[in-house]
Amino acid sequence: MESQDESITVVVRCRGRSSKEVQLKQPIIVDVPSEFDSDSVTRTVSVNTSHDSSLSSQITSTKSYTVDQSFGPAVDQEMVFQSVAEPLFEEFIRGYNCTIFAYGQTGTGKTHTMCGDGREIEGTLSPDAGIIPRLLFKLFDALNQRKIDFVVKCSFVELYNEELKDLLGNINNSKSRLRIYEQRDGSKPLIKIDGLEERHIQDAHQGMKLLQKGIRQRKTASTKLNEMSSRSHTIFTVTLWQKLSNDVDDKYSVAKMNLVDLAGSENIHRSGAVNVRAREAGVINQSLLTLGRVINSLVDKASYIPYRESKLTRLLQDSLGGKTKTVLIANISPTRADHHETISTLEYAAKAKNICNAVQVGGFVSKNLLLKDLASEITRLKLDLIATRSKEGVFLDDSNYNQLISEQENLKTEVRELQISNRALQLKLENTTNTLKKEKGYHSRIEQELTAYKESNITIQNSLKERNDQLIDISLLTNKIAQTTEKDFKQVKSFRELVARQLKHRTLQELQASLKHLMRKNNAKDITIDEDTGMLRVLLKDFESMLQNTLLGITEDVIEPSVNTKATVSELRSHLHDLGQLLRSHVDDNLNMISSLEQQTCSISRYIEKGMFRNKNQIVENCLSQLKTDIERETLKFQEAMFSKVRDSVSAATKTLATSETNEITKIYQSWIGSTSDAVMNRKSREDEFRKALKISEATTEQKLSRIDERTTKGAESLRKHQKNLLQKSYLLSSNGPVCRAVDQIDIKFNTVGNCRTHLHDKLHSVYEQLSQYTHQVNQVVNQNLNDESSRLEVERFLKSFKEVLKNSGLEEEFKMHHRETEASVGEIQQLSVRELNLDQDPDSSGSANSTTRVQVLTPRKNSLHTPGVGSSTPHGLKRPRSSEDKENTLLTSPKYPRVFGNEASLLENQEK
Ligand SMILES: Nc1ncnc2c1ncn2[C@@H]1O[C@H](COP(=O)(O)OP(=O)(O)OP(=O)(O)O)[C@@H](O)[C@H]1O
Repeated sequence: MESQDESITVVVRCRGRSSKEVQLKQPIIVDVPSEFDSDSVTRTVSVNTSHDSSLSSQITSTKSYTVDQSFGPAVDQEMVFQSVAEPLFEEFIRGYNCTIFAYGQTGTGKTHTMCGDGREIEGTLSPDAGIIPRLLFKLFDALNQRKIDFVVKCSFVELYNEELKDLLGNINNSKSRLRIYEQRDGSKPLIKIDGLEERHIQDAHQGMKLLQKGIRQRKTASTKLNEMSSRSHTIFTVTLWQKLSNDVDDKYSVAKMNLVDLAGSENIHRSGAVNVRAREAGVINQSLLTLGRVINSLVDKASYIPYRESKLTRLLQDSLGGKTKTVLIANISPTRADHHETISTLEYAAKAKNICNAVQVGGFVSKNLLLKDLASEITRLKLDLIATRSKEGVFLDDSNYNQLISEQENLKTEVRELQISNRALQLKLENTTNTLKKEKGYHSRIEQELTAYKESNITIQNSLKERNDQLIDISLLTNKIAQTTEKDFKQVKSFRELVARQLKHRTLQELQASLKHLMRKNNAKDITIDEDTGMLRVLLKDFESMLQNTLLGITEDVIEPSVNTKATVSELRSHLHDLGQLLRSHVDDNLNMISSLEQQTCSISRYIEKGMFRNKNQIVENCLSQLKTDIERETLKFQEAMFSKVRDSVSAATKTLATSETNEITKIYQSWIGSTSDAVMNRKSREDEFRKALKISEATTEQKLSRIDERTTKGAESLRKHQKNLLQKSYLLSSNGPVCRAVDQIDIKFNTVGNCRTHLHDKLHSVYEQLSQYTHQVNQVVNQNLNDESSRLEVERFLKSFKEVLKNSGLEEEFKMHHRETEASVGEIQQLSVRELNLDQDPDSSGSANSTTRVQVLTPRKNSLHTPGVGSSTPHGLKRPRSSEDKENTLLTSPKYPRVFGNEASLLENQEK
């Protein structure tokens, strides 16, 4: 078979910015001329890596790559298919082995380009369908048109973590492990996969089903760079057997179309891959590196091409540097964030363009061989049938059963997922209902607020109307005042004229009188008329000027206030006019606001009715707040205007008041100054008085002081006298003094009195003894003859005789005499003490009593002189004899006892009292 060298076709497809990239405002740095933009054969894709916008740096930092075809974001799936796949498809139909493989960074659109949307919409392709679905449809269309015998088979293999898996077989079946082997076909080996199931399809729909099945079983995962990132390389192969036309031997050409979707090269850090994903990414990157090396070796035409270093390169061996017609689609991202990966992809693509394949048509098989192949498939299917029949109730072979089970599992998972999402939706619904309820409440509150606002607006309107009416009243009143003032003015004018007329009249009268007077004078004094006329003129002039002055004064007095009143009235009018306008505009504004409020309320109600209130709350709030601020602002304006008016009038009034007040204050101040000067004068006179009083008091104090001095000297003298007296008394009291001698004499007298008393006592004792004898005798007699009259008489007789005895004894006289003696001696003692001690004659009776020491000699007490028989009596009225105790008492009170001085003496005196 003839072969021809043919370079790999390199196509660049640049996707548009993803929504995430748009959100992040990632700048576009790739410039891709689209296939449909110009007619040039080759395309130059340029990447600008500069951050600088200057022209020089733009030029230096721009990298350009030449490729065969390029497609920008605007190019859709169909265009890509038409430009890239259709030409190759033609070759495929012609019997060439073909390969289309998508290469590039993760998330750049490889799967989108190769598979796209693999679903059928009512038996037709989706607009987003990629190359594989479109090719399936195209193939059957073409084959059906050509009306030749053909057989189409499909296989779908996955290379995941360097493991091959049949995506159309039972993926869980470990027996169905695939193995790569080489089939020698001439010089170049043919790479085959042992165990890979090829499914016979009769139309595109069957092919689509197989594709969908394979996609479902493919390993995908979500990464930071792609929501559904393919974690494996896949090869969807369509094998076409066609009966060669005009061939008598019933030969069939065999061609393969390999549609390769490579896993994306990935920056693990950026894709956020960890654990399993990171391992996957590692293996992916490894196989892609090997692919790069194979490309490099092929470009460099190296003797050794490292196909065997990875399963990917082994599988693509025939496509890269083999007999296959190959198209490489390099998918790139347009943004700056991916510029490293983009450049790397473009560099590989540019290199791959230099790879040259020795393309040649695929092999041929005889009809028999094909029949054999088909027969073996039929046998397999029959076996399935037999297996199905041999098992009760199961009508499927293992793989179909497993497929069903896995589908069922899938469905179960989907059901579970749907249940979860249903639950989430229910929760959302609940939340939404709650929010709706809240919003309803909020809405009713807002409605209430609105009605409140309406009401307040009505009140404001009413008050404004009231004020307007008041203002109208005021303006009417002002007009009236003005009219009255004008009337007054007219009256004043007429009065002035009247006065003027009267004055003229009076002047004429006076003139006539003066003329008469002058005539009389003239007659009398013979004065010339001319002179008189001149005098008269002068007089007249004087009078006229006087009259004018008076009139002027009157007019000024009358006109000035009326002019002022007029001015005030006109000012008041203009004020009122302004106020009226202000009020009117305020009322208009308020009316406008109210109408807008009503409109807004209507629109809010409409929103609520439509159930669109949900997102309008904010608007309503804003409207309300706007309204609030409007009303507040207008009210403020109005208030300010009113305030300024009031302030002006108040300031004017204040000015007048201030002048009058200032005058009053000045008067008060002057009167105050007068009163203050009076007060000052008063104070001075008071000060003088005070000074006088002070002088007087000083004089009195001096007098008092001199008197005190006098008294002090006098006191000192009396003290000296008293001292002298005391000295004298101490002399008297001393052992050699007269007092002591007197005391000795008194002592002697006391002794005499004592002796008398002892004598008397003895006598009394003897009498008492005699009496007791008698008494004893009488008692005896009484006891013996108690009832005897004679005894009683005898007792009486005894008593009589005893009385006589007593009388005869002279005891009574003796006692009396003795008493007199005692009395006399006491008197003597007293006299002696008075005479000798001068007790009652104080030398300085005017002196202080405290300063005089009273000296007193203890006088014997009359009662303390115990007379025997006087202090006590016997039960029968008889005197008892003196006891030893009485004797002691007598001794105690005897004058022998010490002389007592000073305070002690006065103490004793007090006791005596
Ligand atoms: N040209 C394009 N037009 C519209 N959408 C696109 C295009 N290219 C890619 N996309 C979208 O970008 C996302 C990623 O694309 P895709 O999965 O095909 O990338 P990938 O290169 O296969 O990534 P990975 O290597 O991770 O599998 C998808 O949602 C896809 O629909």
